[in-house]
Amino acid sequence: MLRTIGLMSGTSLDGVDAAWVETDGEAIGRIGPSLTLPYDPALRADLRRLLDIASRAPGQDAAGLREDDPFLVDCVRRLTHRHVEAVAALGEAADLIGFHGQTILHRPQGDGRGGPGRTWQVGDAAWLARATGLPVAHDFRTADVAAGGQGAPLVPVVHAALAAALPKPLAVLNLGGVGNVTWIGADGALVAFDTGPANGPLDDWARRHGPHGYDRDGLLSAAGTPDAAVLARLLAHPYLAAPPPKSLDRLDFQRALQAAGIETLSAADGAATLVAFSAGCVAAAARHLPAPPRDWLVAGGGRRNPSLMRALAAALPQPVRPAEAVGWDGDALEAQAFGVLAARVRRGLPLTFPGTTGAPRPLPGGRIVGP
Ligand SMILES: Nc1ncnc2c1ncn2[C@@H]1O[C@H](COP(=O)(O)OP(=O)(O)OP(=O)(O)O)[C@@H](O)[C@H]1O
Ligand SMILES: CC(=O)N[C@H]1[C@@H]2OC[C@@H](O2)[C@@H](O)[C@@H]1O[C@H](C)C(=O)O
Repeated sequence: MLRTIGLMSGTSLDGVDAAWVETDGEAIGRIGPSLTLPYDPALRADLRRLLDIASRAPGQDAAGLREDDPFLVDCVRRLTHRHVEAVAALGEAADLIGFHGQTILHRPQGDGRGGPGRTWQVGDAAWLARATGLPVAHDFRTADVAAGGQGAPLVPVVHAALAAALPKPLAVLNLGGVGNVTWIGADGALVAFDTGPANGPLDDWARRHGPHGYDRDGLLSAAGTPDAAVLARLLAHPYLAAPPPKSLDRLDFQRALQAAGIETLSAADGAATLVAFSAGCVAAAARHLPAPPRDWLVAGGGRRNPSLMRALAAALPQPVRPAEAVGWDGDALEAQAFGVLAARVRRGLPLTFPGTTGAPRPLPGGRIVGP
């Protein structure tokens, strides 16, 4: 087994999650410590701006944002530095790092005008390798998109490994900026895709309407009532009815939210509507699963939002429980997964599958850069 450190900086732009895991890429051995190093507010704001710039570029692809753009280069430097700090703060000996990087654009199907698909994670893997003295696995999504896959989600194969002894069928739900579900059948079959927005639009809303950058403990949303008309328009979005495979960019629903009239609502009603929408996306996702799961296990920051957990429990007929109910760490799960995926890269094992990203066949991916 390898001693790995997984590093994930998700679509919520809240910081770097780091986790230590012993694994051969298939089995998971000892699970070590984990931590989150938050981004400082300036870096968070600049990364958010980078997302906007990348998605506003001409032709709706990233052609307008060059790799050597000084603003991008500066963000990458600060982002990578934070990852170096996260590895140092963890303070654990390791053999290999799995470095996801920050997604600034995700358009696996291209720009809709015949341009190539692209998924873009930024971060300087070579610098991270030099600074830590460890080999770094990175660029986990490109090979899948090049082969016609969605490039996301990647974590399902790790969910399946962790859930080996749990009753099936099982659904694992990650509620980050974007939501994603992994369905694991009794025979090990995997179906996984992005459900829709989870906390992303709610964070943006809370940042503009309250003192915190998120709907802390669900208090803002709990003070409001979902607006039935806005909610109905949002739930009619074609993404929800589309069959998997499918995946999302963090900003994919921005225009739909405007068009549905979210801006006409009060702070509390808008937050309540966004919570109801995120839960409604999961209920819509459930209709695409091959069979009803026995259980929903919820990981990611959204499980800390009581309004969202209540809305999910109301929207789904099966029990909805935080990942901790089966002994997992719902905050560290994605970072742990990138340690396991790094070991899979090292061994040339597939990362993506027809049932997860729509890859044409089980597909290896990722690259390793030495120190
Ligand atoms: N106490 C809380 N109350 C309400 N919401 C919370 C709380 N704690 C965390 N969150 C939500 O969880 C989000 C962070 O979730 P997480 O760290 O899982 O996202 P991520 O890993 O960045 O995203 P992704 O999985 O999409 O890549 C925050 O932005 C916030 O919306
Ligand atoms: C392109 C990208 O970064 N996608 C993320 C995002 O955040 C949640 C969801 O959308 C998921 O598809 C994916 O992350 C997890 C780690 C995954 O690939 O499994």
